[in-house]
Amino acid sequence: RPDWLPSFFRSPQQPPQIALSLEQEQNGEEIQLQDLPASRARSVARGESQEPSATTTATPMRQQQPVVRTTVSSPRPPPPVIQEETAPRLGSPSLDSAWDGQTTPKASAVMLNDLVPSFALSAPDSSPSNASSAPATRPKPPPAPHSSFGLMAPPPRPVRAYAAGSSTLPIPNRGAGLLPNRGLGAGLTPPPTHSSKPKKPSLQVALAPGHSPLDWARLSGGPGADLRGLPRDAPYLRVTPTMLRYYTGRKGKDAWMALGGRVYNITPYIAFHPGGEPELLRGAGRDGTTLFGEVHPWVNYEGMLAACLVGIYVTEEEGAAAATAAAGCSSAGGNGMGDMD
Ligand code: HEM
Repeated sequence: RPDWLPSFFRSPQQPPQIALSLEQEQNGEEIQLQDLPASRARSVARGESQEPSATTTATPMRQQQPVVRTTVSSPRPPPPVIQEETAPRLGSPSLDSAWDGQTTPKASAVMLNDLVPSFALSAPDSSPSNASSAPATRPKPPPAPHSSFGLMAPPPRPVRAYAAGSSTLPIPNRGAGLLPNRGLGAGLTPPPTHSSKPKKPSLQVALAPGHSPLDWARLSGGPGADLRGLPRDAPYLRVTPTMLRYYTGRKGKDAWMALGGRVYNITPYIAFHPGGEPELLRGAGRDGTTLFGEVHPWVNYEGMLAACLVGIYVTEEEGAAAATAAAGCSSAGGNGMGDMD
């Protein structure tokens, strides 16, 4: 560059390290360029240094086979050492053949002292092999509180809003934050809309002690349980609507109910019915299939009332025909009650 060029066109960097390194190179050592950008180091090695001092002293090791080993030192410890090569390393057997035609510099990590290159917060080793690349006078920083390679400190524990076992729940937004206090449940719950169905109030009644659903299951679930209110050896009956109407559960009579074509004596179940006695007796003395399905179609009445099965629900005609047939057989032992053979 001519001298008449303004000074700001010149490179601001001064090359004391370069001069020193080039002297070493003249002594047969490889060029060590410290604390210089890699691009500048490359140009110096090619003999294109922009500094007069470097130009006069720089001598490439081999013609067209410059070897530049640039050691980049980080201002903060530890300095990861990056070796940038524009040619195969010294001593490589394929030095000449591998370099032919290659212009792209290759960068690779170099391990010093057989250490795995890593980024740690501890001071670098000041052994002689490291002295050229690591500043030995740099003060050792204090160890990290959770010093481990690559590990970060764990996040802080969440602050407990209320003590474990306490019966009082925290009230959100109380006295803090920009949002108004909307009370409990205001967090992530969506606001109530007009499209949501209002919940039906439960019509269940309080059952007397010893009359829970579990008690009923115990009472009626045994293998030989018989809650029909009929003689033990009585057969299943054909029950007509006229017969059924008699058993209303009132005035001391039993309560029978037709459900799904079968007739059950629901009298023992009255005290166990979660909906209460009056509700249950609405279906007594008649076919309660529709009513039952309107209130609780999910209830398994067949299983719950198996011990209460009286017989099948038949029409008047079927019942009359059965009664006639039974009367014809009465001399042969029939009881004339419309029982099933
Ligand atoms: C057909 C006449 C009946 C009527 C009108 C009736 C009515 C009711 C009502 C109003 C409830 C309360 C529902 C609620 O929690 O809001 C109820 C519950 C219940 N009923 Fe009935 N009931 C009848 C027959 C029966 C029968 C024959 C059985 C037994 C096989 C039975 C078993 C139950 C059970 C297990 C519950 C509790 C249901 C639940 O918690 O989900 N009901 N009943």
